[in-house]
Amino acid sequence: MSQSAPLLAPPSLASLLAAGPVALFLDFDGTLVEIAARPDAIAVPAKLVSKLARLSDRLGGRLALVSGRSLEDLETHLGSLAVASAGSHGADRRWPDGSHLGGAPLSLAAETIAEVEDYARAQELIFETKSHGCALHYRGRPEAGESAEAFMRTIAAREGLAVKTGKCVVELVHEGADKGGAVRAFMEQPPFAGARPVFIGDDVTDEDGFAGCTQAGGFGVLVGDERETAAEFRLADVDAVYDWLEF
Ligand SMILES: O=P(O)(O)OC[C@H]1O[C@H](O[C@H]2O[C@H](CO)[C@@H](O)[C@H](O)[C@H]2O)[C@H](O)[C@@H](O)[C@@H]1O
Repeated sequence: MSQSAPLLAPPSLASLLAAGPVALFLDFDGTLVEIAARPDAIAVPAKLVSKLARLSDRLGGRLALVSGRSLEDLETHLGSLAVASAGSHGADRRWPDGSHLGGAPLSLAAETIAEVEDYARAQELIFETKSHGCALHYRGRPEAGESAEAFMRTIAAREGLAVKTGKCVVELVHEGADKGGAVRAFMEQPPFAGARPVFIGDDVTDEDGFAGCTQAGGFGVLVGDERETAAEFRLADVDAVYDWLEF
């Protein structure tokens, strides 16, 4: 069996910028902040917000945060940061001034949300709502992950929804939203259009972002351990991401 070569660190940001404009797409959890026991327990490093704002200026506004969290949730951690961003796995896209790129995401039916919330309560899982879906977190009860995923898949099949999985999380979402879609949407518009896109992320849902950047002439950067990936490069952890970003 052939073994693929280990992924190397990406060329430095300075060298990429010397070759032409770069559009940078950054995942949030596991990339800009360390994974924590609960979604609301993350520690946002001091000065992250001002560093992101400066990075956006350095890139001529070609910086977008692309998160599985809702934009409202991101704002509780970052404040009203004036950079482009996409929440709910790319379904909710906004420009730095808060204006929408594309339509507002469609939320799930109230009955569906209530059904998942009841399940979370009964199974002692953490429930999270998003503008275009809802999630069950089982980091505190890993043994409940398999049945939680089966529960969500049953609802998805019945309601014509999709399931996304991630690090100790399973989510119900409308079909069609992924981080690759967010990359494509921003890359069609100035100031992103014509730049070389780079996506940095750690989770399975970031694979769509990696593929979107590769298709548009750029590349993905996997954060964390080696795995099967569409990324061309790798950085070991959040600290390595900060070093690469020159934070
Ligand atoms: O796309 P991202 O910005 O990386 O968001 C992915 C999910 O991140 C959050 O959950 C994850 O991080 C939590 C805090 O570290 C952790 O407790 C949880 O186990 C992880 O799955 C967020 O809560 C989700 O909505 C995002 O989809």
